[in-house]
Amino acid sequence: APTASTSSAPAVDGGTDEAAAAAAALLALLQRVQSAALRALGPDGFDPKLYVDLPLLPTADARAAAAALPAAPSPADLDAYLARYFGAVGSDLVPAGPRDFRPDPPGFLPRVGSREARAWALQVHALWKNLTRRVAKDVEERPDRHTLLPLRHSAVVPGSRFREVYYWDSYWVVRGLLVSKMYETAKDIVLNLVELVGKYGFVPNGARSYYTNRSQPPLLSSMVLEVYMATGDVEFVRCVFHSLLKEHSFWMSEVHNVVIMDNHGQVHNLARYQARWNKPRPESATIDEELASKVNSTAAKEKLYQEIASTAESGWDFSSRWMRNSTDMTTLTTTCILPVDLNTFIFKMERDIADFAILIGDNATSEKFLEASKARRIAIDSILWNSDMEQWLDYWLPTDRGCQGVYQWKSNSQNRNIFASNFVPLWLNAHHLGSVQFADPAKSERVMASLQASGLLHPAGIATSLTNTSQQWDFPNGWAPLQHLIAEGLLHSGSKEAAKLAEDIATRWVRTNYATYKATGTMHEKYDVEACGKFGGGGEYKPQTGFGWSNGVVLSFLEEFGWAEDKEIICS
Ligand SMILES: OC[C@H]1O[C@H](O[C@H]2O[C@H](CO)[C@@H](O)[C@H](O)[C@H]2O)[C@H](O)[C@@H](O)[C@@H]1O
Repeated sequence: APTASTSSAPAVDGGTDEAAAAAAALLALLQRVQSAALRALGPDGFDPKLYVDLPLLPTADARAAAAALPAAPSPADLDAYLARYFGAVGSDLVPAGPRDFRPDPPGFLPRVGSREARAWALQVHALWKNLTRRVAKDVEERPDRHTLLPLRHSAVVPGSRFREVYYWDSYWVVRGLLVSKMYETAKDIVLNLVELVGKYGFVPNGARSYYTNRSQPPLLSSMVLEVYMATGDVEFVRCVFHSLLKEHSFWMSEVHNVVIMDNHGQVHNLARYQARWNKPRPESATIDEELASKVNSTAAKEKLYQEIASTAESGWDFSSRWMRNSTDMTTLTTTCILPVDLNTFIFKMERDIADFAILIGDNATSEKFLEASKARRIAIDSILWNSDMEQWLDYWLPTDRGCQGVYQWKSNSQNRNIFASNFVPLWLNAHHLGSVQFADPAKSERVMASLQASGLLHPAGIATSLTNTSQQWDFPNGWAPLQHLIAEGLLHSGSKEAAKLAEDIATRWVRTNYATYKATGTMHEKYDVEACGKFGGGGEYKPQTGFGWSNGVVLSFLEEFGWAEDKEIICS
């Protein structure tokens, strides 16, 4: 079975051994600082991530900093210690006005007639200036001083505590940038991720050394496709193509691939999330250690740590979706779940690669990936589709054999709980260069009816689940990416009724983003879908603002659906 890393170094082969050892030494020091800070400041409002993001000052020496760390500092001691050895958090990712930003770009949102909607859209568009960064030179020159990973191109960060690039967030950032006509910045984002694939063999969760033990929902090929569709730049596709193949191999490796036989004896391959890590997440180590204190043996702790990191790989950290008991985080079982959305994204990757291969004249590769996508489509239909519920359901593998060998499909192993992810395959109806539709209009309408009856639709958008666990990827939170994936799927299903529902979802989402923006002056990471104008909560950190993917989805919705002159944008 694939084993999780037991060393304290990032669990990957990026860079030299020396660089990896230096990164690990810095991380070990920063985690000690994090624990000392918790002792000094107490748990109220404490954000452990801040301490692992601190850059070591050019004048400071890591060994001296380690030796000088007080065991039980007062808040004032802590401040003095940090000022002596560390730079300001975020100072190694320098704000850098994007070179292709225009305050009111020609051709911006031609279908938005409402003056109020347009004025706000221009403000959201202007937020790219706040979120665009350049990685400081010192990060490349002295990786022993930074947990930040070097990136050569412009970067767009989500915002607030998320002061580095994130993998799946970048897809919606790219979508927004393309609406903003910022094609060069959109390409830069993709090129950064492609370079990370070159270095690590996959796109890490985020561009920090402590995120290199796992990936995130794989949407790189989708970003490439969007950039290609907006620019027609075949050279760009040619230049990144090899990285897409490399990323595909990562998701097909034994770490992620699971073999399962259906009731007709047909064998399928589907993917799961699994991080190569069995220790606390450095960015949340104090939280993970506290949770793990509830389990006894070292082996049980290591298993729990791996499940936590694997859940972070899913992007849905955390949610009842991954727990055997929705009130107990120690029951996370992510590595033994075949998720609907992950397999949707890999199917999409396979289709995209097949289409790109044709574009660059590599017919053999195209054929191979077309076959792979056909096989995954059959697997999704055989293992994940539930015709009684008219939804795709996550499949839970038995947990007693380390997810090895060939599994036998059982109908009661599909998770019948309702999650927004159960509807994500609809998204496959949209955005192919080729013409194949994933669900025909009749099936899309049945799935739509199932969505309407699911209890997920609320005044301010689609809820993540039906269960309020106080985890952030559960009720009553709604997340921009989920609204977008489902609305786009409905819009492109070939059914007029589904397209109407898509517009309705987009309208609710735009209105709640607008009302909350008016009330707070900022865009939020997540929203509470129970009422228009409320931002979301729950989870292990304070609600964040900025915010990359929310901005991208609002701009994308306004482009796709327009906003008529007389359409009210204030919540009714
Ligand atoms: O610090 C805790 C966790 O934070 C991240 O997850 C959340 O924010 C990301 C950035 O917007 C987003 O991609 C993810 O879906 C959110 O749940 C981070 O990705 C986690 O790895 C990290 O442990």
